[in-house]
Amino acid sequence: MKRGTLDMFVKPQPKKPKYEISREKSHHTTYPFSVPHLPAPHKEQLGFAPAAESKVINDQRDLDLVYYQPYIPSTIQASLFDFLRQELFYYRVRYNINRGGIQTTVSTPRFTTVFGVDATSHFTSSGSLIDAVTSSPVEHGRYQCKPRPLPQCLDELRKLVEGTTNETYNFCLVNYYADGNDSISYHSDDERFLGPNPAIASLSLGARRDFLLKHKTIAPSGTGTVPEPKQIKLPLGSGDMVLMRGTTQANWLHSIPKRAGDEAKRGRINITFRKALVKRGTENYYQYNVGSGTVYKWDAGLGKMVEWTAQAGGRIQRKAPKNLKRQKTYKTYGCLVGPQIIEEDKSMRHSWAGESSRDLNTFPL
Ligand SMILES: O=C(O)CCC(=O)C(=O)O
Ligand SMILES: [Fe+2]
Repeated sequence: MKRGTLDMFVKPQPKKPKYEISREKSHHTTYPFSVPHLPAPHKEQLGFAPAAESKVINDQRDLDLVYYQPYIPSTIQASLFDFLRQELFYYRVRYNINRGGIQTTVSTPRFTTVFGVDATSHFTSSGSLIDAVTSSPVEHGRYQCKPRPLPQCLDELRKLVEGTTNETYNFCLVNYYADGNDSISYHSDDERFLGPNPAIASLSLGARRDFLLKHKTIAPSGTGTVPEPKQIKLPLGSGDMVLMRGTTQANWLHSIPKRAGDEAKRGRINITFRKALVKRGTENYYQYNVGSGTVYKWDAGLGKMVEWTAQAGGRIQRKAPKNLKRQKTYKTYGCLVGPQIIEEDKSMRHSWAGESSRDLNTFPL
């Protein structure tokens, strides 16, 4: 038996990607590595989107959803998921807040990445930023963060979704939920930098996960005619798209709760397209979806996200995910305080950024 053949039984073999990698790539100075263009069959099959007729869900107070089940054709759902998980760079953002006088590290319970810039600026085709009004180069210091243009693969999806929804978008946020322990808690995307009644298009790929919606304020009962808004559960499957529009963000909260079981272990990608009007939106999105942290890339052989560094030309790997050591709890004013590493509740971002004053709902790790 040849040596190579024996190795095949001993070493874990990287799974062959279910797509042809394009030789053309999107490059930008802000990208840790370049991103291949959408494989030709994906581009061709996207021509058949939406793959199903949409259903409007507006039978409850202030709610206006358009649900495509699915939007992405079934022929490419799995390989588009594989492609985006494999070829994009992701982050596991942690940030510090002062919570009741205590410095607290907040940990985002999912992988994230973001591309785009608010409506005051544009990217040229060569990737430089110009002012949206004057077309002159954006002045040094307009942004603290480094905005990144959408790579071609996400820009193709943006154009497609714009055509379907009759809206325009300048941001693409990507979430990767590695397993059922990854989640996003109840929040609404109602930041002022999105303007009133923002339209947000949300695509799902990979594992089926429940998308829950509940009204922000429950109307006083016993008033008679108007029925109480009920909680909604959409079991989002691979390829589905939900457009949230109108007064939805102003009045409803949404979440992807944690889940037990094997389905969630397959991993899920969520892509949202939004339009930020002012530079505050750009700062906010990069702060919370890229941060200053480590780059992660999918390792097909290991079947998980691993830390990535340029020096290694690929990956470095740690024995276990870098868990911040939980700081010791201690006593202040005679009572026990802590732990001081908490899992993110998205409403924290708003209150910290001065965008909203909704209550915090935190989950100790
Ligand atoms: O993963 C999802 O379906 C929802 C993501 C979301 O609500 C967000 O990124 O604001
Ligand atoms: Fe959201």
